[in-house]
Amino acid sequence: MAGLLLRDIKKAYGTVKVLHGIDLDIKSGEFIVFVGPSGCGKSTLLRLIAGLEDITSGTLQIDGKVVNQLAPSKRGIAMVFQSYALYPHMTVYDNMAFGMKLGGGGKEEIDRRVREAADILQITPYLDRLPKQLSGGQRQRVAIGRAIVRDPKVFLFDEPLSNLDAALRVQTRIEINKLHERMSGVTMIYVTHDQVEAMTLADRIVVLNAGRVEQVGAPMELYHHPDNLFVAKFLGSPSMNTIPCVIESGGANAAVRPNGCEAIRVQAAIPEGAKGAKATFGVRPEDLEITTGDDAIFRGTIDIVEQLGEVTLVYVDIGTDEPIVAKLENDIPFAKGEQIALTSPLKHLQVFDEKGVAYRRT
Ligand SMILES: Nc1ncnc2c1ncn2[C@@H]1O[C@H](COP(=O)(O)OP(=O)(O)OP(=O)(O)O)[C@@H](O)[C@H]1O
Repeated sequence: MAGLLLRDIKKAYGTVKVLHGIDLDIKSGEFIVFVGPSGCGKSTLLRLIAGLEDITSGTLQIDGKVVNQLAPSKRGIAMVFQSYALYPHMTVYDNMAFGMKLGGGGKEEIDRRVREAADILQITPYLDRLPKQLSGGQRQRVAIGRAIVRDPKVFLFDEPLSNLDAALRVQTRIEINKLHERMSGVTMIYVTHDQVEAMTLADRIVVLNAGRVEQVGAPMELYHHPDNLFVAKFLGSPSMNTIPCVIESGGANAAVRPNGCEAIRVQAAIPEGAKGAKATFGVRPEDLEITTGDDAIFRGTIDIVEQLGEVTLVYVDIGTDEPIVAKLENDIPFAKGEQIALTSPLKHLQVFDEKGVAYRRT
C-alpha cells in the first residue's frame, strides 16, 4: 500500500521544459489516469515516478519517503508498457518469473506467485509458450502478469492497450478494472489518450496540458463540472459545442448571447459587472434536443446526418464557423438541408469567461 506525493515536479530535457511544476496527492489504492493531448507530458511524468528519468526539480514521495534519488528497482513499482517488452527467447513462465529470480526469490515462492498471477489473468494454458506464439492481447496479459508477480505497491501502465484491436481493448480494459478490485490497496497510475479508458477506469482523472495540470477529479465531476474550456472540450465525443458569446446580464438573471443567436438564460454565477464581456457558451451534443416550441437556443440548416447505430449525430449550420453537433435518438424526422431548432435544459448550459475559466453553475 502506498500513496504518492508530487510537489512542484519539473522536468527539462536540456533547454526544453516539458513539465512546469506538477503537484499531486495520490492516495494509497487509488486508480489514477493521466490524460491529455499528445506531447503534454503524460509519459514523462510516469517515467519520472518509475525512476526511468531524473526529476529536474521538485519532490516525489512514495509511501512517505522522498524517492527522487532511489533506483527504479527499489521503488516498489512495476510498469507495463504499450510494447509489452517481453523477452522473446523465454517462455511465458520464465518471463513472469524472471524479475523474482533476479531478486533471489525461492523457487517454490516464485512458482506459487507465477501460477497465481497466471490464474488471475487466465493465461495458465500458455505458460510453456514463447511470446511469439501468443496473440497481442495474450502478450499484454503476460506483461501485466509479470508485473503482478513482483507484488508492487504501485502499478504504472503506459498506454497498455493501444496496440490491441477495439474488441480486445474493451475486454482487457475490463480485466484491468477487475485486477484493481482484486488487488485492493495497490495504487495504479495509468496513461492513456483514450477517453473511454480514462472515464471507465479512473477513480480520479488528471487532465494534463502542455506540462501543467488543468484539473483533477472524479470522471463524472470533470465531465459535468469542468473548471475550464480545455477540460470541457477535451472530455466527451463529439466534443462540447462552444460558441463565442457576449454576456447580456449577470446576477440572478444571467444571460448570454452567442454569436448569431438570440439571448439565452443560463444558470451560471456570472457577476453583474461582467455585462458586455466576451465569453464562450458551451453545450454538449447529447444535451441538445429537437424543439418545435419557442424555447429554441439554436436554429439552423442540417448539414450532415450521421447514423451511428445507437444514436444519430446531426450537424447543424447556424451561421458560425463550426456547425453545432447534436447527439439525437434514431429516426429523427429530418434530413440534410432541412431547418431544425434545438434546445437544452438550462442546467446543462455552461459559460466560460474570456480566459476560458468556467463560471460555476448555480
Ligand atoms: N528524451 C527526450 N528529449 C527531449 N524531449 C523529449 C524527450 N522525451 C520527451 N520529450 C518531449 O517532451 C514532451 C512530452 O513528451 P511525452 O512523451 O511525455 O508526451 P505524452 O503526453 O506522453 O505524448 P503521447 O500521448 O504522444 O505519448 C514532448 O514534447 C516530447 O517531444
